[in-house]
Amino acid sequence: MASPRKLSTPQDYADLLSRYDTWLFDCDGVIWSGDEVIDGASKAVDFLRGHGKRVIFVTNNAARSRPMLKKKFDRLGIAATEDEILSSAYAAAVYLKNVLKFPADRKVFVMGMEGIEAELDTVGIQRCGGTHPEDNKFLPANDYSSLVEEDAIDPAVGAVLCGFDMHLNYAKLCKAYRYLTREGAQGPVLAGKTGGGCHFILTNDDKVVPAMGQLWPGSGSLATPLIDSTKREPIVVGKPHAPMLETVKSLYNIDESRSIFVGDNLHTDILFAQDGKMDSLLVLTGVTKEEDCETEAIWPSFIMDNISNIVAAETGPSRIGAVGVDGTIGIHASL
Ligand SMILES: O=C(O)[C@H](O)[C@H](O)COP(=O)(O)O
Ligand SMILES: [Mg+2]
Repeated sequence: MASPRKLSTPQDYADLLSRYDTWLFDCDGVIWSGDEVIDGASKAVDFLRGHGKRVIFVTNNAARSRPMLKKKFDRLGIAATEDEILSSAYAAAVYLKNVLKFPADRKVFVMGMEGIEAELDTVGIQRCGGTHPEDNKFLPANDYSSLVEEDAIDPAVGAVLCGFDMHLNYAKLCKAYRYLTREGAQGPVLAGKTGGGCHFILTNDDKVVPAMGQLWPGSGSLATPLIDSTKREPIVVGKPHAPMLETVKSLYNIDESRSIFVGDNLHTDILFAQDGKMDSLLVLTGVTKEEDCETEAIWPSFIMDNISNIVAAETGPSRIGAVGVDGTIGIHASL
């Protein structure tokens, strides 16, 4: 497998700039790390927009809804409109609504926070769990009694949706386990019925999440207790999986041959680009180190240290192709 081109000169950046019209950006590890903007990211986005490029943001992070993400972009000084932002929380809500045709009289039990709840509300899907105070209490040690009370389990639930959840607790896990393992749980989810089928969906399965310059357990790691205990394989929506790709393509109608995906994670962003038949640019400001490409045998099209390098395309010495005295085509530094 050809190793990816490490871009390092103004000409490299200029070539990249001229080659793609649509730039799709991952967020965590590319534009920001947790709540800290990555140096030069804002300038890079402005630079691309200034060159007439289309910019789209595609994040696996389900902690925030698109309106909440728009506020984060604004706060961090990154130019973005809400409809340029796609998160795994929104993609999961769209998937439930449009692909699974989730019945209006059924509910989703949320293992996550406000971002997922808000996006389910946006598409008109009923929900429970999540940040509901009743589901955010620690159980008394060795005491399951509250979990076997009449109203502990809602028979209208027809899906468990797991995402990034900083308020994960054993009670929520127990309820989700009940829904996913009840009789008929792997059967269809029907309107006008209760109990029976229950979808098992993850917004994304990232193992780690970058924040404050360090790595922390990500959504994929948080779902492991349910995957292991229920022995069920969830549908995963986020990058690199098909539901997120289908959502990107249906929402943004992109020309893959003129589009590039910029990400920091080989297993989500770069594989996502490959499955989407797009070129990819790995930046080294997030979870992946350059040597990981070799060990993981996942090869981006290009590698760059930081997305901010792209602005050098304009300001760096332009090189002039010239025919040398001996007739060879030479490259000469600008005069
Ligand atoms: O654990 C998570 O949710 C993810 O690691 C994280 O949020 C990834 O976000 P992205 O890099 O796709 O913007
Ligand atoms: Mg990332």
